[in-house]
Amino acid sequence: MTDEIKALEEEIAIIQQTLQEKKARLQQLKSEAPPCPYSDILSSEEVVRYSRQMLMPQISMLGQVALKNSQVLIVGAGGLGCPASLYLAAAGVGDIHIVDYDEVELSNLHRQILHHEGDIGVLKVHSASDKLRDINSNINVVPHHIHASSSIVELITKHAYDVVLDCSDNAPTRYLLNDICVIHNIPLVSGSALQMEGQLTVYHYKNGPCYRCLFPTPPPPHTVTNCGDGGVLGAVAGVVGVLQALETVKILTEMDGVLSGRLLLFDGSGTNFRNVKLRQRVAECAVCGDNPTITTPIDYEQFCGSKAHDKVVDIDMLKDEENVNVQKLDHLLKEGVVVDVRPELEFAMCRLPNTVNLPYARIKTNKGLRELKEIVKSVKKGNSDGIFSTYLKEDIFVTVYVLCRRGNDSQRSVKYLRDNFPDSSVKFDLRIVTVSLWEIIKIHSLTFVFGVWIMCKMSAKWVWDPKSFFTLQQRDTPPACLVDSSLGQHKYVKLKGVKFHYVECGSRDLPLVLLLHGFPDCWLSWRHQIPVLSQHFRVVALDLKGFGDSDKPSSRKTYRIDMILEELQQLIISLGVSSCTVVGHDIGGLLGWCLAHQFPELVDKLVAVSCPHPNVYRTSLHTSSNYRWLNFVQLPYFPEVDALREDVKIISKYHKHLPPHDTYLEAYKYAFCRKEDWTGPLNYFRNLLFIEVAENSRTIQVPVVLITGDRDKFIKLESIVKSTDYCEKFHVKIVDGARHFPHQERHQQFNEILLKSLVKKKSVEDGGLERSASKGIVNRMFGAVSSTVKYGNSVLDTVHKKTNGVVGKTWFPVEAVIVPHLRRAVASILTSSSCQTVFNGNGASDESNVFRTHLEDIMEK
Ligand SMILES: Nc1ncnc2c1ncn2[C@@H]1O[C@H](COP(=O)(O)OP(=O)(O)OP(=O)(O)O)[C@@H](O)[C@H]1O
Ligand SMILES: [Zn+2]
Repeated sequence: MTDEIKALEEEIAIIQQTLQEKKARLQQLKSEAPPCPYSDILSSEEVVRYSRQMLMPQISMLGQVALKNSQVLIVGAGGLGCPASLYLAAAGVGDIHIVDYDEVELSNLHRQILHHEGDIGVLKVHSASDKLRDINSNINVVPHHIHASSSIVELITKHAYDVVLDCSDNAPTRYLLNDICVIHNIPLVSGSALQMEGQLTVYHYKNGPCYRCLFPTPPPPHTVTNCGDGGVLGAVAGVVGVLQALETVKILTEMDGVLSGRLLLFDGSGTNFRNVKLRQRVAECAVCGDNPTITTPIDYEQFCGSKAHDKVVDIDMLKDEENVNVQKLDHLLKEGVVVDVRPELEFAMCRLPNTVNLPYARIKTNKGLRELKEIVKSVKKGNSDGIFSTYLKEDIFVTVYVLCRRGNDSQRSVKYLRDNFPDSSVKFDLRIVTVSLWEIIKIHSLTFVFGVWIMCKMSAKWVWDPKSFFTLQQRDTPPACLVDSSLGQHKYVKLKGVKFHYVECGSRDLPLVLLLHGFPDCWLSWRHQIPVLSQHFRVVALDLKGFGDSDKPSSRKTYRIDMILEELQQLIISLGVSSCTVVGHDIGGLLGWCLAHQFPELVDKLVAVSCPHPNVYRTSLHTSSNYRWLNFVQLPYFPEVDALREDVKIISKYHKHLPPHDTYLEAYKYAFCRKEDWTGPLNYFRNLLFIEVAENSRTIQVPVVLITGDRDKFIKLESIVKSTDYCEKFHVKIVDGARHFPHQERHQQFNEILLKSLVKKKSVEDGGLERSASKGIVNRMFGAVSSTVKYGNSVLDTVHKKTNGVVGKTWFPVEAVIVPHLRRAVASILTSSSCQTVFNGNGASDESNVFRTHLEDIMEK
């Protein structure tokens, strides 16, 4: 059977060869024939053939003659070039030249409709020309098997092309065609298609902009996705190619309405067509400007930093010896952990046995490392006889091998993991690190100085006024508000031997909001929020370990951040959910930040109240009004005693917003009336000072809302703004007239902000941009500033400039800061809805933010 197949294939190849030769001869004879003196007049066969389009007043006899006398150049006989040339040939464009360097492959056939099964391996230009001639033998089709580089100049100089169609798929070719067309004054019809989307425009037509007017610099090469990687639906490329033919016919017949100075965006998933107005020709443009600097073609591959084809270039990031050979792979597939980093779709198409899929794109997210860890765990669990089976028990590193289609993404994955998690070879969870020994020494030496000083003050008071010093009222029964069920059900849960107390309210079917109080406080901190939040959420207000009715171990070690975070993780899981919104005040906020870094999959959204990011908190400590006290509490025993003096005066000091004999003040005093009530809370300060989030840890991807009072003397606004460096999406909200407890002091205003952030999802999840509430944005301090870290920094810079660096000490006019950003924000909403890719090539759409931002700029305001 195989012999017969082989024989038939050979026979067909010979026949095809003969056919090619005969066709070429025919073409040669035709082209050598003296030109018809009536070439601008149509034969009667042509009149019948084109009658249906000639009946249109826009075409008529004149238009058809114009088409017949036209010469067009189509660069690329692929997904766009095929449909475009097909319609141009059928419409009777007299001279069609096709340029392509490539051969037909099986994976081209679903969209490159001029190439058939028998054409595999044949040059695309020949396959396409043959079909075009079959469709219309009246026209002249000329194949050019060349790679369009600077050599194409010769072609363009030799022929008088009326229009050039850019049906290529890479940036260097786009710039090349643009420059040549401008230099030779030819309109350029440019299209692109990727996945379900397409784009189209006409450059350099009747004083319209050229490609360089819009994109003076090329996109970073790594941001360009091509069809070979991203995929494309044949019909989508077809839509764009056919539209390219339409624009060409319009130009050739001098119709109105040519798509110049406009960009057509086609979204196949919703079948939407949108036109975006582009900016006009730029007088400073390097090629079409008033004083052009580019007058002959340049080296476009060098200019773009990429090749003028979309064939995948093998990258070489790792050493050869780091590659695994087939024998080793065979062994690994039986014994090791082999992760396939190709996209899920490719993995579904075919895979090796015993491999697990974790796409490179996911490895790069902040959940990547965690997912990898899970994979390692699950693989090892199911492989208990394997040589690695004991590793996990001892928590030792397991070697993970990665593989992909071409060896590029696997190298990138390895490099990414090594660069971003240099210590992951030892342990996976290294996001939260402790600070250096020097820091510890520094804090402890200051502890000694401040400790002695405050103890002197204490003893002086004790000596002079022993009575007031030791007054501590007897508090035997807890105030009702602390124990009754008016705010919710009191519940207990025991995790890893520690009992936690919490108050729960709201339906269990609703999404969970976990409330973490600050210092010195307890679950009651959220008394004004629980009733409001529980209408929309299941609310759990926790007593942190060491506080209120939760267990109060005395050892400082039990308050280590990793332990606390793990307990919080357990708590969330024990509540029967996989993730929740975390709202944290003060130290509760610090825990919330750490939780979002350490267990990002657990946190849907973080609201940090009166609490900067832990790293900012640490660096701003020395300017904090609490600095001495923070040092003092590093001492053992004395801070606990000090806290009790003058009938727990410290409570009134912190809760200044409560009147002297307020029930809640009494409740707090009850909760903190024994020495052991202070050990736990103070231990947080004994440990939290020494934690820092590793700088190589990724920014927080979940939306973060930062709420702060404008009169908070512990937290400066500057710290809050700096904290935004650690978030991808954030929202900063200021509560007017509030100090350190905005949720209690101005609870109505606070609740409004909180509900708006949590219930009206749009506002934060869209990147912190409120579409309609522009008045609110402008009038509020930083409301809805930005969605990106870069943005946040630029806001800070602007703020610094506008206020001469006095942020945090005084207020400043906000409108000036917000308005320019707002315009860009609106533009980004506009572009993100249907223009996710930016015009850059057939299958070479660029998804980088740089370009997207650029698109905002080029759109006419
Ligand atoms: N500088 C150039 N000179 C000549 N032909 C080019 C040039 N740049 C691109 N092309 C051609 O343009 C066509 C673009 O086609 P398309 O993007 O549909 O896919 P492809 O490259 O054929 O296939 P795939 O991306 O699936 O491998 C290709 O046939 C390619 O050979
Ligand atoms: Zn230009």
